[in-house]
Amino acid sequence: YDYFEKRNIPYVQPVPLFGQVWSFFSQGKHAVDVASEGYAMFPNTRISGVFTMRNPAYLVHDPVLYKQMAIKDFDHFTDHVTELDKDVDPLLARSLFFINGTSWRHHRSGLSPAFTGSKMRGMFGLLSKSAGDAMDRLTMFARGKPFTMELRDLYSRLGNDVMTSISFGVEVDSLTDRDNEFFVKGKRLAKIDGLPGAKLLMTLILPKLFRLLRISVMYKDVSDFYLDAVSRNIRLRESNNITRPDFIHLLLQARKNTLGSGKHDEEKLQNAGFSTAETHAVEQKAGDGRMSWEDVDITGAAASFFFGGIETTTTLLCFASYELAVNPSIQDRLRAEVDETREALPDGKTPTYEVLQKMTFMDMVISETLRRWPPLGVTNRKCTKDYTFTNTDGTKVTILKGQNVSIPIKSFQLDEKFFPEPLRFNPDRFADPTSINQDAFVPFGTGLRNCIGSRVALMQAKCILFYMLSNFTIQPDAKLTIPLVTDETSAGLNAKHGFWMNLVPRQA
Ligand code: HEM
Repeated sequence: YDYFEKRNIPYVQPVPLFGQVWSFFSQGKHAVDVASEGYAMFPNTRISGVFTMRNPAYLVHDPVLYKQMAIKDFDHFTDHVTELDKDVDPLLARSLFFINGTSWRHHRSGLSPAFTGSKMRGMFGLLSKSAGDAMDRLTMFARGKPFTMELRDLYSRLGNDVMTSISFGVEVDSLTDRDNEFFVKGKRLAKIDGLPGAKLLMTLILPKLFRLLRISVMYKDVSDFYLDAVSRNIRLRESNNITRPDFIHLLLQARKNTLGSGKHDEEKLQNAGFSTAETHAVEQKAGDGRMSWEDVDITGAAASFFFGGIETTTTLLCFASYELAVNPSIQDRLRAEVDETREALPDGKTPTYEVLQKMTFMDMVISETLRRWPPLGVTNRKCTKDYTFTNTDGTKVTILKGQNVSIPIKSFQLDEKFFPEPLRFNPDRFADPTSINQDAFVPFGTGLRNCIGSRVALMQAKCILFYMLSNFTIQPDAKLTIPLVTDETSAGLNAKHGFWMNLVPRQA
Protein backbone atom coordinates (compact mmCIF):
# COMPACT_ATOMS: atom_id res chain seq x y z
CA TYR A 1 0.00 0.00 0.00
CA ASP A 2 2.99 2.35 -0.20
CA TYR A 3 3.14 1.91 -3.98
CA PHE A 4 1.85 5.39 -4.89
CA GLU A 5 3.47 7.08 -1.88
CA LYS A 6 6.86 6.01 -3.20
CA ARG A 7 6.02 7.34 -6.65
CA ASN A 8 4.61 10.66 -5.48
CA ILE A 9 1.18 9.97 -6.98
CA PRO A 10 -1.92 11.05 -5.00
CA TYR A 11 -4.13 8.09 -4.17
CA VAL A 12 -7.37 7.11 -2.45
CA GLN A 13 -6.58 5.65 0.98
CA PRO A 14 -7.19 1.90 0.82
CA VAL A 15 -8.99 -0.25 3.36
CA PRO A 16 -6.52 -3.06 4.24
CA LEU A 17 -6.97 -6.16 2.05
CA PHE A 18 -9.93 -4.67 0.14
CA GLY A 19 -8.44 -1.42 -1.14
CA GLN A 20 -11.13 0.80 -2.66
CA VAL A 21 -13.38 -2.19 -3.31
CA TRP A 22 -14.64 -1.81 0.28
CA SER A 23 -16.26 1.51 -0.68
CA PHE A 24 -18.45 -0.28 -3.23
CA PHE A 25 -20.13 -2.09 -0.38
CA SER A 26 -19.93 0.50 2.40
CA GLN A 27 -20.64 3.93 0.89
CA GLY A 28 -24.09 3.57 -0.73
CA LYS A 29 -22.73 5.50 -3.73
CA HIS A 30 -23.06 4.52 -7.36
CA ALA A 31 -20.25 2.26 -8.64
CA VAL A 32 -19.24 4.92 -11.19
CA ASP A 33 -18.91 7.56 -8.45
CA VAL A 34 -16.89 5.24 -6.22
CA ALA A 35 -14.57 4.35 -9.11
CA SER A 36 -14.10 8.06 -9.93
CA GLU A 37 -13.69 9.21 -6.29
CA GLY A 38 -10.08 10.39 -6.71
CA TYR A 39 -11.05 12.80 -9.52
CA ALA A 40 -12.64 15.34 -7.17
CA MET A 41 -10.16 14.66 -4.34
CA PHE A 42 -7.07 15.55 -6.36
CA PRO A 43 -7.80 18.35 -8.84
CA ASN A 44 -4.17 19.12 -9.72
CA THR A 45 -2.86 15.89 -11.16
CA ARG A 46 -3.11 14.09 -14.51
CA ILE A 47 -3.55 10.74 -12.81
CA SER A 48 -4.26 9.33 -9.36
CA GLY A 49 -3.86 5.94 -7.77
CA VAL A 50 -6.28 3.47 -6.31
CA PHE A 51 -6.02 -0.08 -4.94
CA THR A 52 -8.25 -2.87 -6.20
CA MET A 53 -7.90 -5.31 -3.30
CA ARG A 54 -4.08 -5.15 -3.05
CA ASN A 55 -3.31 -4.25 -6.65
CA PRO A 56 -2.43 -0.69 -7.66
CA ALA A 57 -4.48 0.78 -10.52
CA TYR A 58 -4.93 4.25 -12.00
CA LEU A 59 -7.60 6.86 -12.63
CA VAL A 60 -6.96 9.31 -15.48
CA HIS A 61 -7.77 12.95 -14.60
CA ASP A 62 -6.69 14.63 -17.80
CA PRO A 63 -8.86 14.06 -20.91
CA VAL A 64 -5.86 14.90 -23.10
CA LEU A 65 -3.90 12.05 -21.50
CA TYR A 66 -6.84 9.66 -22.18
CA LYS A 67 -6.88 10.74 -25.81
CA GLN A 68 -3.13 10.22 -26.07
CA MET A 69 -3.42 6.72 -24.58
CA ALA A 70 -6.36 5.88 -26.83
CA ILE A 71 -4.94 7.14 -30.14
CA LYS A 72 -1.25 8.05 -30.44
CA ASP A 73 -0.04 5.62 -27.78
CA PHE A 74 -2.73 3.01 -28.42
CA ASP A 75 -0.06 0.31 -28.66
CA HIS A 76 0.37 0.59 -24.88
CA PHE A 77 -3.36 0.28 -24.13
CA THR A 78 -4.91 -2.07 -26.68
CA ASP A 79 -7.10 -3.99 -24.24
CA HIS A 80 -10.15 -3.55 -22.07
CA VAL A 81 -9.76 -4.90 -18.55
CA THR A 82 -12.22 -7.81 -18.67
CA GLU A 83 -11.50 -10.89 -20.76
CA LEU A 84 -13.85 -13.89 -20.76
CA ASP A 85 -13.27 -17.54 -21.58
CA LYS A 86 -14.82 -18.77 -24.85
CA ASP A 87 -15.50 -22.23 -23.43
CA VAL A 88 -17.40 -20.86 -20.46
CA ASP A 89 -19.09 -17.83 -22.05
CA PRO A 90 -19.30 -18.69 -25.76
CA LEU A 91 -21.16 -15.55 -26.82
CA LEU A 92 -19.97 -12.77 -24.52
CA ALA A 93 -16.36 -13.93 -24.84
CA ARG A 94 -16.74 -13.25 -28.59
CA SER A 95 -18.16 -9.80 -27.97
CA LEU A 96 -15.89 -6.87 -28.87
CA PHE A 97 -16.11 -5.55 -25.29
CA PHE A 98 -14.50 -8.63 -23.86
CA ILE A 99 -11.90 -9.70 -26.37
CA ASN A 100 -8.37 -8.45 -26.53
CA GLY A 101 -5.13 -8.60 -28.50
CA THR A 102 -5.05 -10.18 -31.95
CA SER A 103 -8.55 -11.53 -31.63
CA TRP A 104 -9.88 -8.01 -30.98
CA ARG A 105 -8.01 -6.64 -34.03
CA HIS A 106 -9.62 -9.37 -36.17
CA HIS A 107 -13.09 -8.67 -34.89
CA ARG A 108 -12.85 -4.88 -34.89
CA SER A 109 -11.40 -4.60 -38.39
CA GLY A 110 -13.90 -7.19 -39.64
CA LEU A 111 -16.91 -5.49 -38.04
CA SER A 112 -16.06 -1.83 -38.69
CA PRO A 113 -17.28 -1.87 -42.32
CA ALA A 114 -20.72 -2.93 -41.00
CA PHE A 115 -21.02 0.36 -39.08
CA THR A 116 -20.23 2.92 -41.76
CA GLY A 117 -22.72 5.65 -42.65
CA SER A 118 -23.87 3.96 -45.87
CA LYS A 119 -24.49 0.62 -44.09
CA MET A 120 -26.34 2.50 -41.40
CA ARG A 121 -28.50 4.20 -43.95
CA GLY A 122 -29.22 0.82 -45.57
CA MET A 123 -30.39 -0.50 -42.21
CA PHE A 124 -32.30 2.63 -41.27
CA GLY A 125 -35.48 1.51 -43.08
CA LEU A 126 -35.75 -1.55 -40.79
CA LEU A 127 -35.06 0.56 -37.71
CA SER A 128 -37.60 3.22 -38.65
CA LYS A 129 -40.25 0.62 -39.56
CA SER A 130 -39.86 -1.16 -36.26
CA ALA A 131 -40.08 2.12 -34.27
CA GLY A 132 -42.88 3.56 -36.45
CA ASP A 133 -45.06 0.41 -36.17
CA ALA A 134 -44.63 0.42 -32.40
CA MET A 135 -45.57 4.09 -32.23
CA ASP A 136 -48.74 3.44 -34.32
CA ARG A 137 -49.74 0.77 -31.80
CA LEU A 138 -49.11 3.17 -28.93
CA THR A 139 -51.26 5.86 -30.56
CA MET A 140 -54.07 3.35 -31.14
CA PHE A 141 -53.81 2.23 -27.53
CA ALA A 142 -54.18 5.87 -26.41
CA ARG A 143 -57.39 6.45 -28.42
CA GLY A 144 -56.81 10.16 -28.19
CA LYS A 145 -56.64 10.24 -24.38
CA PRO A 146 -53.64 10.96 -22.13
CA PHE A 147 -52.19 7.96 -20.33
CA THR A 148 -49.40 7.28 -17.83
CA MET A 149 -46.38 5.19 -18.70
CA GLU A 150 -43.04 4.22 -17.23
CA LEU A 151 -40.72 5.14 -20.06
CA ARG A 152 -37.82 2.79 -19.23
CA ASP A 153 -40.15 -0.13 -19.87
CA LEU A 154 -41.49 1.44 -23.09
CA TYR A 155 -38.07 2.32 -24.50
CA SER A 156 -36.49 -1.00 -23.60
CA ARG A 157 -39.33 -2.76 -25.46
CA LEU A 158 -38.87 -0.49 -28.49
CA GLY A 159 -35.07 -0.89 -28.30
CA ASN A 160 -35.37 -4.64 -27.99
CA ASP A 161 -37.60 -4.86 -31.07
CA VAL A 162 -35.38 -2.56 -33.14
CA MET A 163 -32.20 -4.43 -32.18
CA THR A 164 -33.84 -7.86 -32.65
CA SER A 165 -34.76 -6.75 -36.15
CA ILE A 166 -31.39 -5.27 -37.14
CA SER A 167 -29.14 -7.66 -35.18
CA PHE A 168 -30.90 -11.01 -35.33
CA GLY A 169 -33.07 -10.56 -38.43
CA VAL A 170 -36.37 -11.27 -36.66
CA GLU A 171 -39.41 -8.99 -36.30
CA VAL A 172 -41.18 -8.97 -32.94
CA ASP A 173 -43.76 -6.76 -31.25
CA SER A 174 -42.96 -6.52 -27.56
CA LEU A 175 -45.61 -3.85 -26.90
CA THR A 176 -48.46 -6.27 -27.66
CA ASP A 177 -46.78 -9.67 -27.30
CA ARG A 178 -45.25 -8.63 -23.98
CA ASP A 179 -43.59 -11.91 -23.04
CA ASN A 180 -42.34 -13.02 -26.46
CA GLU A 181 -39.22 -15.13 -26.23
CA PHE A 182 -36.97 -12.58 -27.95
CA PHE A 183 -37.94 -9.92 -25.40
CA VAL A 184 -37.58 -12.23 -22.40
CA LYS A 185 -34.19 -13.57 -23.55
CA GLY A 186 -33.10 -10.11 -24.73
CA LYS A 187 -33.78 -8.70 -21.26
CA ARG A 188 -31.63 -11.45 -19.77
CA LEU A 189 -28.93 -10.89 -22.39
CA ALA A 190 -28.68 -7.14 -21.79
CA LYS A 191 -29.02 -7.42 -18.00
CA ILE A 192 -26.14 -5.82 -16.16
CA ASP A 193 -27.79 -5.62 -12.74
CA GLY A 194 -28.26 -8.42 -10.21
CA LEU A 195 -26.31 -11.63 -10.69
CA PRO A 196 -24.73 -10.85 -14.11
CA GLY A 197 -23.65 -7.43 -12.73
CA ALA A 198 -22.11 -9.07 -9.66
CA LYS A 199 -20.24 -11.50 -11.91
CA LEU A 200 -18.95 -8.66 -14.09
CA LEU A 201 -17.75 -6.89 -10.96
CA MET A 202 -15.99 -10.08 -9.94
CA THR A 203 -14.17 -10.21 -13.31
CA LEU A 204 -12.71 -6.82 -12.37
CA ILE A 205 -11.80 -7.34 -8.75
CA LEU A 206 -11.04 -11.06 -8.58
CA PRO A 207 -10.18 -12.00 -12.16
CA LYS A 208 -8.03 -15.02 -11.26
CA LEU A 209 -10.65 -16.55 -8.98
CA PHE A 210 -13.33 -15.85 -11.58
CA ARG A 211 -11.37 -17.76 -14.24
CA LEU A 212 -10.52 -20.56 -11.84
CA LEU A 213 -14.17 -21.14 -10.91
CA ARG A 214 -15.18 -21.14 -14.60
CA ILE A 215 -18.24 -18.99 -13.93
CA SER A 216 -20.19 -17.72 -16.95
CA VAL A 217 -21.49 -14.13 -17.00
CA MET A 218 -24.30 -14.85 -19.44
CA TYR A 219 -27.10 -17.26 -18.58
CA LYS A 220 -26.63 -20.52 -20.52
CA ASP A 221 -30.24 -20.63 -21.77
CA VAL A 222 -29.67 -17.18 -23.33
CA SER A 223 -26.49 -18.26 -25.18
CA ASP A 224 -28.22 -21.42 -26.42
CA PHE A 225 -31.33 -19.53 -27.53
CA TYR A 226 -29.45 -17.00 -29.67
CA LEU A 227 -27.02 -19.53 -31.11
CA ASP A 228 -29.93 -21.63 -32.27
CA ALA A 229 -31.97 -18.65 -33.55
CA VAL A 230 -29.08 -17.17 -35.55
CA SER A 231 -27.93 -20.51 -36.99
CA ARG A 232 -31.48 -21.27 -38.16
CA ASN A 233 -31.81 -17.75 -39.59
CA ILE A 234 -28.54 -18.17 -41.54
CA ARG A 235 -29.63 -21.56 -42.95
CA LEU A 236 -33.02 -20.09 -43.98
CA ARG A 237 -31.36 -17.20 -45.81
CA GLU A 238 -28.83 -19.44 -47.52
CA SER A 239 -31.35 -22.03 -48.71
CA ASN A 240 -33.92 -19.44 -49.87
CA ASN A 241 -31.55 -16.77 -51.15
CA ILE A 242 -33.05 -14.18 -48.80
CA THR A 243 -31.35 -10.79 -48.49
CA ARG A 244 -32.36 -8.47 -45.65
CA PRO A 245 -30.31 -5.32 -44.99
CA ASP A 246 -29.36 -6.15 -41.39
CA PHE A 247 -26.26 -7.10 -39.37
CA ILE A 248 -26.61 -10.83 -40.08
CA HIS A 249 -26.49 -10.05 -43.80
CA LEU A 250 -23.40 -7.84 -43.33
CA LEU A 251 -21.67 -10.46 -41.19
CA LEU A 252 -22.42 -13.13 -43.80
CA GLN A 253 -20.74 -10.83 -46.30
CA ALA A 254 -17.78 -10.58 -43.92
CA ARG A 255 -17.68 -14.39 -43.90
CA LYS A 256 -17.44 -14.39 -47.71
CA ASN A 257 -14.95 -11.52 -47.56
CA THR A 258 -17.23 -9.30 -49.66
CA LEU A 259 -18.07 -6.69 -47.03
CA GLY A 260 -16.72 -3.42 -48.47
CA SER A 261 -16.63 -0.09 -46.68
CA GLY A 262 -18.68 1.66 -49.42
CA LYS A 263 -16.22 4.53 -49.63
CA HIS A 264 -17.86 6.31 -52.59
CA ASP A 265 -20.84 7.79 -50.72
CA GLU A 266 -19.30 7.68 -47.26
CA GLU A 267 -18.43 11.29 -46.55
CA LYS A 268 -21.88 12.84 -46.20
CA LEU A 269 -23.41 9.79 -44.48
CA GLN A 270 -20.71 9.31 -41.85
CA ASN A 271 -22.00 12.02 -39.58
CA ALA A 272 -24.89 10.86 -37.39
CA GLY A 273 -24.53 13.98 -35.24
CA PHE A 274 -22.00 15.92 -33.20
CA SER A 275 -21.46 13.02 -30.79
CA THR A 276 -20.62 10.47 -33.52
CA ALA A 277 -17.50 8.59 -32.44
CA GLU A 278 -14.63 9.08 -34.87
CA THR A 279 -13.71 6.07 -36.99
CA HIS A 280 -10.06 4.96 -36.77
CA ALA A 281 -8.57 2.31 -39.02
CA VAL A 282 -7.54 -0.78 -37.04
CA GLU A 283 -4.74 -2.46 -38.89
CA GLN A 284 -4.14 -6.18 -39.01
CA LYS A 285 -0.55 -7.12 -38.23
CA ALA A 286 1.63 -9.47 -40.25
CA GLY A 287 0.84 -13.04 -39.21
CA ASP A 288 -2.62 -12.15 -37.82
CA GLY A 289 -4.29 -14.50 -40.34
CA ARG A 290 -7.89 -14.19 -41.50
CA MET A 291 -11.05 -14.42 -39.42
CA SER A 292 -13.39 -17.21 -40.48
CA TRP A 293 -16.72 -15.93 -39.04
CA GLU A 294 -18.32 -19.18 -37.91
CA ASP A 295 -22.01 -19.07 -36.88
CA VAL A 296 -20.94 -18.67 -33.27
CA ASP A 297 -18.80 -15.61 -34.14
CA ILE A 298 -21.70 -14.03 -36.02
CA THR A 299 -24.05 -14.70 -33.10
CA GLY A 300 -21.46 -13.39 -30.64
CA ALA A 301 -21.06 -10.17 -32.62
CA ALA A 302 -24.83 -9.67 -32.90
CA ALA A 303 -25.19 -10.39 -29.17
CA SER A 304 -22.55 -7.78 -28.39
CA PHE A 305 -24.53 -5.12 -30.27
CA PHE A 306 -27.50 -6.13 -28.16
CA PHE A 307 -25.51 -6.17 -24.95
CA GLY A 308 -23.75 -2.86 -25.67
CA GLY A 309 -26.62 -1.09 -27.36
CA ILE A 310 -29.95 -1.70 -25.63
CA GLU A 311 -29.44 -0.47 -22.08
CA THR A 312 -27.31 2.47 -23.17
CA THR A 313 -29.68 3.72 -25.88
CA THR A 314 -32.68 3.17 -23.56
CA THR A 315 -30.90 5.25 -20.91
CA LEU A 316 -30.26 8.03 -23.43
CA LEU A 317 -33.95 8.11 -24.42
CA CYS A 318 -35.18 8.02 -20.82
CA PHE A 319 -33.04 10.94 -19.72
CA ALA A 320 -33.75 12.95 -22.89
CA SER A 321 -37.50 12.48 -22.23
CA TYR A 322 -37.06 13.45 -18.59
CA GLU A 323 -35.28 16.67 -19.53
CA LEU A 324 -37.91 17.48 -22.17
CA ALA A 325 -40.70 16.87 -19.65
CA VAL A 326 -39.21 19.16 -17.00
CA ASN A 327 -38.10 21.79 -19.54
CA PRO A 328 -41.29 22.35 -21.59
CA SER A 329 -39.83 25.26 -23.55
CA ILE A 330 -37.03 23.00 -24.82
CA GLN A 331 -39.63 20.37 -25.70
CA ASP A 332 -41.69 22.98 -27.62
CA ARG A 333 -38.61 24.06 -29.54
CA LEU A 334 -37.77 20.48 -30.49
CA ARG A 335 -41.39 19.74 -31.42
CA ALA A 336 -41.38 22.77 -33.73
CA GLU A 337 -38.33 21.33 -35.50
CA VAL A 338 -40.00 17.89 -35.73
CA ASP A 339 -43.16 19.45 -37.22
CA GLU A 340 -41.22 21.53 -39.70
CA THR A 341 -39.31 18.41 -40.76
CA ARG A 342 -42.51 16.36 -41.09
CA GLU A 343 -44.04 18.93 -43.44
CA ALA A 344 -41.27 18.21 -45.94
CA LEU A 345 -41.74 14.40 -45.79
CA PRO A 346 -43.73 12.72 -48.59
CA ASP A 347 -46.04 10.87 -46.13
CA GLY A 348 -45.75 13.52 -43.40
CA LYS A 349 -44.53 11.04 -40.82
CA THR A 350 -41.69 8.62 -41.70
CA PRO A 351 -38.21 10.14 -41.19
CA THR A 352 -35.26 9.17 -43.38
CA TYR A 353 -31.61 8.89 -42.39
CA GLU A 354 -30.76 12.11 -44.26
CA VAL A 355 -33.67 14.05 -42.77
CA LEU A 356 -32.61 13.17 -39.21
CA GLN A 357 -29.04 14.14 -40.06
CA LYS A 358 -30.24 17.67 -40.82
CA MET A 359 -32.14 18.24 -37.55
CA THR A 360 -29.77 20.54 -35.67
CA PHE A 361 -31.77 21.12 -32.49
CA MET A 362 -32.50 17.39 -32.16
CA ASP A 363 -28.75 16.84 -32.32
CA MET A 364 -28.15 19.50 -29.65
CA VAL A 365 -30.70 17.89 -27.31
CA ILE A 366 -29.21 14.41 -27.80
CA SER A 367 -25.63 15.66 -27.33
CA GLU A 368 -26.52 17.57 -24.17
CA THR A 369 -28.32 14.51 -22.77
CA LEU A 370 -25.23 12.38 -23.44
CA ARG A 371 -23.11 14.99 -21.67
CA ARG A 372 -25.33 15.53 -18.63
CA TRP A 373 -26.31 11.87 -18.25
CA PRO A 374 -23.60 9.66 -19.80
CA PRO A 375 -25.03 6.11 -20.03
CA LEU A 376 -21.56 4.65 -19.41
CA GLY A 377 -19.95 6.85 -16.75
CA VAL A 378 -16.60 5.10 -16.75
CA THR A 379 -14.58 2.97 -19.15
CA ASN A 380 -11.21 1.28 -18.80
CA ARG A 381 -8.00 0.11 -20.44
CA LYS A 382 -5.38 -2.46 -19.50
CA CYS A 383 -1.77 -1.37 -19.97
CA THR A 384 -0.25 -3.76 -22.51
CA LYS A 385 3.23 -2.19 -22.65
CA ASP A 386 4.98 -0.06 -19.97
CA TYR A 387 4.00 3.58 -20.44
CA THR A 388 5.76 6.72 -19.18
CA PHE A 389 4.42 10.28 -19.23
CA THR A 390 5.04 13.54 -17.33
CA ASN A 391 2.67 14.55 -14.53
CA THR A 392 1.61 18.15 -13.77
CA ASP A 393 4.42 18.59 -11.22
CA GLY A 394 7.05 17.55 -13.77
CA THR A 395 7.64 14.07 -12.32
CA LYS A 396 7.67 11.03 -14.60
CA VAL A 397 4.97 8.41 -14.06
CA THR A 398 5.32 4.86 -15.41
CA ILE A 399 2.28 2.64 -15.72
CA LEU A 400 3.45 -0.96 -15.80
CA LYS A 401 2.25 -3.62 -18.21
CA GLY A 402 -0.75 -5.45 -16.72
CA GLN A 403 -2.03 -2.53 -14.63
CA ASN A 404 -5.60 -1.32 -15.01
CA VAL A 405 -6.58 2.23 -15.89
CA SER A 406 -10.05 3.77 -15.38
CA ILE A 407 -11.36 6.69 -17.44
CA PRO A 408 -14.01 8.76 -15.64
CA ILE A 409 -16.26 9.87 -18.53
CA LYS A 410 -18.91 11.25 -16.15
CA SER A 411 -16.38 13.28 -14.13
CA PHE A 412 -14.95 14.85 -17.31
CA GLN A 413 -18.39 15.76 -18.60
CA LEU A 414 -19.61 17.23 -15.29
CA ASP A 415 -16.43 19.19 -14.59
CA GLU A 416 -17.13 22.93 -14.59
CA LYS A 417 -13.63 23.62 -15.91
CA PHE A 418 -14.81 22.09 -19.19
CA PHE A 419 -18.57 22.75 -19.06
CA PRO A 420 -19.75 25.84 -17.09
CA GLU A 421 -22.85 25.18 -14.93
CA PRO A 422 -22.38 21.48 -15.59
CA LEU A 423 -25.59 20.32 -13.88
CA ARG A 424 -27.78 22.60 -16.01
CA PHE A 425 -29.40 20.92 -19.02
CA ASN A 426 -28.62 23.41 -21.74
CA PRO A 427 -28.67 22.12 -25.34
CA ASP A 428 -27.52 25.56 -26.51
CA ARG A 429 -24.00 24.84 -25.33
CA PHE A 430 -23.84 22.67 -28.48
CA ALA A 431 -25.07 25.49 -30.76
CA ASP A 432 -21.48 26.29 -31.61
CA PRO A 433 -19.62 22.95 -31.77
CA THR A 434 -16.25 24.73 -31.85
CA SER A 435 -16.86 25.94 -28.28
CA ILE A 436 -17.12 22.36 -26.96
CA ASN A 437 -14.03 20.79 -25.39
CA GLN A 438 -13.97 17.67 -27.51
CA ASP A 439 -11.35 15.94 -25.38
CA ALA A 440 -13.65 16.12 -22.36
CA PHE A 441 -16.89 15.27 -24.23
CA VAL A 442 -16.51 11.52 -24.72
CA PRO A 443 -19.87 9.75 -24.20
CA PHE A 444 -18.78 7.04 -26.66
CA GLY A 445 -15.17 6.90 -25.44
CA THR A 446 -12.34 7.83 -27.74
CA GLY A 447 -9.67 6.34 -29.99
CA LEU A 448 -9.37 2.96 -31.67
CA ARG A 449 -11.38 1.22 -28.96
CA ASN A 450 -14.22 3.71 -28.89
CA CYS A 451 -17.87 2.68 -29.27
CA ILE A 452 -18.38 0.97 -32.61
CA GLY A 453 -22.14 1.54 -32.47
CA SER A 454 -22.43 5.33 -31.98
CA ARG A 455 -24.19 5.81 -35.34
CA VAL A 456 -26.73 3.10 -34.55
CA ALA A 457 -27.37 4.60 -31.11
CA LEU A 458 -27.72 8.18 -32.33
CA MET A 459 -29.96 7.33 -35.27
CA GLN A 460 -32.13 5.02 -33.20
CA ALA A 461 -32.55 7.56 -30.38
CA LYS A 462 -33.29 10.40 -32.80
CA CYS A 463 -35.78 8.29 -34.76
CA ILE A 464 -37.70 7.19 -31.65
CA LEU A 465 -37.73 10.72 -30.22
CA PHE A 466 -38.95 12.01 -33.59
CA TYR A 467 -41.91 9.61 -33.49
CA MET A 468 -42.62 10.35 -29.83
CA LEU A 469 -42.82 14.11 -30.33
CA SER A 470 -44.78 13.69 -33.57
CA ASN A 471 -47.47 11.88 -31.64
CA PHE A 472 -47.31 12.94 -27.98
CA THR A 473 -46.51 15.71 -25.57
CA ILE A 474 -44.41 14.33 -22.72
CA GLN A 475 -45.43 15.61 -19.29
CA PRO A 476 -44.19 14.63 -15.83
CA ASP A 477 -46.56 12.32 -13.96
CA ALA A 478 -47.18 12.81 -10.23
CA LYS A 479 -45.08 9.68 -9.59
CA LEU A 480 -41.98 11.20 -11.24
CA THR A 481 -39.44 12.52 -8.71
CA ILE A 482 -38.18 16.02 -9.63
CA PRO A 483 -35.27 16.55 -9.42
CA LEU A 484 -34.63 13.02 -10.53
CA VAL A 485 -33.23 10.63 -7.94
CA THR A 486 -30.80 8.19 -9.54
CA ASP A 487 -30.62 4.56 -8.48
CA GLU A 488 -27.27 4.14 -6.74
CA THR A 489 -27.56 0.35 -6.73
CA SER A 490 -27.98 -0.02 -10.50
CA ALA A 491 -24.91 -1.02 -12.52
CA GLY A 492 -26.03 1.38 -15.26
CA LEU A 493 -27.64 4.82 -14.97
CA ASN A 494 -31.28 4.66 -13.91
CA ALA A 495 -34.03 6.53 -12.03
CA LYS A 496 -34.67 5.15 -8.57
CA HIS A 497 -38.44 5.62 -8.81
CA GLY A 498 -38.88 5.19 -12.54
CA PHE A 499 -39.47 7.54 -15.48
CA TRP A 500 -43.19 8.05 -14.95
CA MET A 501 -44.68 10.34 -17.59
CA ASN A 502 -48.07 11.35 -18.94
CA LEU A 503 -48.18 10.93 -22.68
CA VAL A 504 -50.74 13.36 -24.11
CA PRO A 505 -51.75 12.51 -27.69
CA ARG A 506 -51.38 15.48 -30.00
CA GLN A 507 -54.41 14.44 -32.02
CA ALA A 508 -57.56 13.75 -30.06
C1 HEM B 1 -26.13 5.85 -26.20
C2 HEM B 1 -25.69 4.63 -26.49
C3 HEM B 1 -24.28 4.15 -26.27
C4 HEM B 1 -23.28 4.66 -25.48
C5 HEM B 1 -23.33 5.89 -24.59
C6 HEM B 1 -22.13 3.79 -25.65
C7 HEM B 1 -20.90 4.01 -25.02
C8 HEM B 1 -19.80 3.19 -25.18
C9 HEM B 1 -18.53 3.40 -24.52
C10 HEM B 1 -18.21 4.55 -23.56
C11 HEM B 1 -17.72 2.40 -24.90
C12 HEM B 1 -16.27 2.19 -24.44
C13 HEM B 1 -15.37 3.04 -25.28
C14 HEM B 1 -13.94 3.13 -24.79
O1 HEM B 1 -13.52 2.29 -23.98
O2 HEM B 1 -13.23 4.07 -25.22
C15 HEM B 1 -18.46 1.55 -25.81
C16 HEM B 1 -17.95 0.43 -26.44
C17 HEM B 1 -18.69 -0.37 -27.28
N1 HEM B 1 -19.98 -0.16 -27.72
FE1 HEM B 1 -21.17 1.36 -27.21
N2 HEM B 1 -22.44 2.80 -26.53
C18 HEM B 1 -23.75 2.98 -26.95
C19 HEM B 1 -24.44 2.23 -27.89
C20 HEM B 1 -23.93 1.16 -28.56
C21 HEM B 1 -24.60 0.43 -29.62
C22 HEM B 1 -25.98 0.78 -30.18
C23 HEM B 1 -23.78 -0.60 -29.98
C24 HEM B 1 -23.97 -1.65 -31.07
C25 HEM B 1 -24.83 -1.59 -32.04
C26 HEM B 1 -22.59 -0.51 -29.16
C27 HEM B 1 -21.53 -1.38 -29.22
C28 HEM B 1 -20.35 -1.21 -28.53
C29 HEM B 1 -19.25 -2.16 -28.63
C30 HEM B 1 -19.26 -3.47 -29.42
C31 HEM B 1 -18.20 -1.62 -27.85
C32 HEM B 1 -16.82 -2.24 -27.62
C33 HEM B 1 -15.87 -1.70 -28.68
C34 HEM B 1 -14.46 -2.28 -28.61
O3 HEM B 1 -14.03 -2.67 -27.53
O4 HEM B 1 -13.81 -2.33 -29.67
N3 HEM B 1 -22.71 0.56 -28.32
N4 HEM B 1 -19.73 2.06 -25.97
